Amino acid sequence: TLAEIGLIGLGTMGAALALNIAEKGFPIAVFNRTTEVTRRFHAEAGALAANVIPTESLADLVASLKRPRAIILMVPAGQAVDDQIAALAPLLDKDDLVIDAGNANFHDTNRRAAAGLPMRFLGLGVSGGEEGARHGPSIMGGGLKADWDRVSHILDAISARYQDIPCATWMGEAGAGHFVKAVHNGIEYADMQMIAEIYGILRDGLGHTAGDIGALFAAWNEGVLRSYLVEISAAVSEATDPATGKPMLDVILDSAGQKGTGRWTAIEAQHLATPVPVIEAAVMARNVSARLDERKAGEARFGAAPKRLAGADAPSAATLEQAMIAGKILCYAQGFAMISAASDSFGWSLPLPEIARVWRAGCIIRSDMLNDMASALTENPGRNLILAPDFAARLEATIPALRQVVALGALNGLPVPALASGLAWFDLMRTARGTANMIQAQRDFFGAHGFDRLDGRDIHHGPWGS
Ligand SMILES: O=C(O)[C@H](O)[C@@H](O)[C@H](O)[C@H](O)COP(=O)(O)O
Repeated sequence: TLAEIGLIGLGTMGAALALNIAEKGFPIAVFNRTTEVTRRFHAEAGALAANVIPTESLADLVASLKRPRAIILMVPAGQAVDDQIAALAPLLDKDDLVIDAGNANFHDTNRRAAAGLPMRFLGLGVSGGEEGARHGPSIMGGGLKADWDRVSHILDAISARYQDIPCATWMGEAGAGHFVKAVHNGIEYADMQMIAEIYGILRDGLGHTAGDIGALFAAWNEGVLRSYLVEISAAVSEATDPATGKPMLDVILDSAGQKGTGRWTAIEAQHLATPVPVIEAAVMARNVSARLDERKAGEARFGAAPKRLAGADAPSAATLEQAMIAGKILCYAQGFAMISAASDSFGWSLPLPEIARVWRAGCIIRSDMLNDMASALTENPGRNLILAPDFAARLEATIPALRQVVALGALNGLPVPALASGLAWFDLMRTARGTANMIQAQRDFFGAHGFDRLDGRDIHHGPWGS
């Protein structure tokens, strides 16, 4: 039998996705540069091996596929994708379809889509980590709709489901899918950072153990903040290190890695002039976390911050939860505003409510709140999420707690950059008469850049320099 689809790259995500596809009843042909990996994958596929065709060359892979062929690439983002496309080109026909399902920079996907490749091309954002890839990821597609439709029966079948609706959506042409995935990851960074900041207040400010903190996060996971990231933060906080018997969190080095998606999102937001300060703060915090020696030198020079919070200064668990809720709403509002701006800028019509829906299950940021966001975005098209009645009311109720937590952090040297930048953005967004008039005056003073006047008079420069 010929396979319905092919997959190249049996790394963590590729292997998991291939098993998911085989399990959903689609015969799949697989190839990996290291043949031994392909053999082991097939040998360990168990009952699913019947639906897996292991191949040991690209030519074999292509030959084992039904026409027109479809091949998923699960290789590292960047040059490896271009190399794989080039290697496949002589073996494929123009109606064959190559699908890049890695974490590509959407600019690369735009470039490939515009490159006049000798085959058809889709860019898929796939979220959910190994577990998601294996049992149901969230899938964000970019490319020609007709090409998406060719494989959507497979993507729907393998994707996560929310209320029995597949979390797999075509977002738009070219890099639209990878763009939405990058913003997903930016928000993922921000969610993780805000959880880490609350963890810092609980550990350093209030002296709680990892176990205590895990119990609190587990309780939060029963409420408004119910989400995959809160759930796993409880689990990692409650885990014990088999090697030392200590809480796992207490033996892990505090230096965060990153593979680029958060950075790309922060950079793109600058280009789009739609600020995502909570995401930027999360990227910044990862960058600073990696400067271990400098941080040690900083503590040696300036002394450790006082940190311990007591009495009226000690925020309650409820206050911390509300601060997290406010931070989350502000962060997502920034993310959706950025997506909306990109939609206009790149000529996509990115479906914001549908994006919230496709993130409800399978992906790393999946949460109950995304369901409410989908409704708010549907009922308030073109409006910033913070102004949607439901979320405006939630913010009204939770901003005081965020203000308190950010103030406590600032006064006691407990770093809360993501929560603080969210609050600062909110205060800018709720100020009709801001201070940019000073900026305009300064720019005009030193560079004659001009300004507009409140009264609309046709005078655009100040009485300086003349
Ligand atoms: O949505 C997902 O499934 C994850 O985000 C996935 O894409 C991956 O784990 C990223 O590598 C995380 O990004 P960093 O490695 O930059 O933290």
